[in-house]
Amino acid sequence: MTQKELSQQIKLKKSFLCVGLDIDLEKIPPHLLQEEDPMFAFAKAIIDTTHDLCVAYKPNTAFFEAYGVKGWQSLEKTIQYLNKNYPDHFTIADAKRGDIGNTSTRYAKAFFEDLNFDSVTIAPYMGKDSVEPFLEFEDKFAILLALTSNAGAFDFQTKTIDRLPLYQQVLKTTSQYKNSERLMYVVGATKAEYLQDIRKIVPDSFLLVPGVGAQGGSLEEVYKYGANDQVGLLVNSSRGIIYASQQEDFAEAARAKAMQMQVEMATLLRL
Ligand SMILES: O=C(O)c1cc(=O)[nH]c(=O)n1[C@@H]1O[C@H](COP(=O)(O)O)[C@@H](O)[C@H]1O
Repeated sequence: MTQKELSQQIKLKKSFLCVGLDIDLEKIPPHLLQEEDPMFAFAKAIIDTTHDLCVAYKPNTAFFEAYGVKGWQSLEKTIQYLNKNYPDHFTIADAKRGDIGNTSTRYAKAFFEDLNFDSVTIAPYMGKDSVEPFLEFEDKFAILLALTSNAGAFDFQTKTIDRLPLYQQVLKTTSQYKNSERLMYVVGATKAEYLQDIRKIVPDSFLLVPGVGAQGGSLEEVYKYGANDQVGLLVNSSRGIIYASQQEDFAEAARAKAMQMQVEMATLLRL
């Protein structure tokens, strides 16, 4: 998928919502545990009831990897289901990878070629040769952690280096990488006030913004400080949507939560 196609979907659906698939077997409705593949059954039900309200899905691979081969198979079934039935949705493998060059190439192949995700989240800590292998794939994107939503973000990311906070150095330096037009950035919704400065450095890049819902970030503030003229935002909510109910009505309850966010987004997009 291209960035232009993603922007078109945002305009068409009046939504920049990304539904996070952080599927915890201890939180899904108990009746699904009798299914042959409970994780996939849950993912499928959530996808089928929310697809018209969102433009992206973000399976967090940790929740699948925790179950070994079986979990990886559930992840594979989920991405295959999305690519077959909802090819206009942008897919994000939230795997937070990044390593020396030849290893990064293998990670990129795993997510872009084998699983056929549109994008993968990566950490910038190991620098240029760990990031650039992800940028060699046409119409695929690496989503780089810039300023994360968690409290630990203040340990390193906001510390000043060469007169700039580290997260700003990350944005500036990585924008010079080869094929940097295939980079997007993660900025936590809990740090919306930083978005103004971030937009000065990366005015055109898509930003993946997790942290609304369960982590308490404000959608309105994210839009106010983070939107560009193409919107340029994907706002993720995982637990706030997918665990709206743990009863048999879980999929309808997730739809209601997703719709609440989509309606708020449509209002913001009209301003
Ligand atoms: O890369 C991410 O997606 C991410 C970055 C970040 O700074 N904060 C953050 O919460 N995330 C992910 O976004 C999701 C947030 O989930 P909820 O808090 O349940 O909406 C989880 O999958 C996190 O791993």
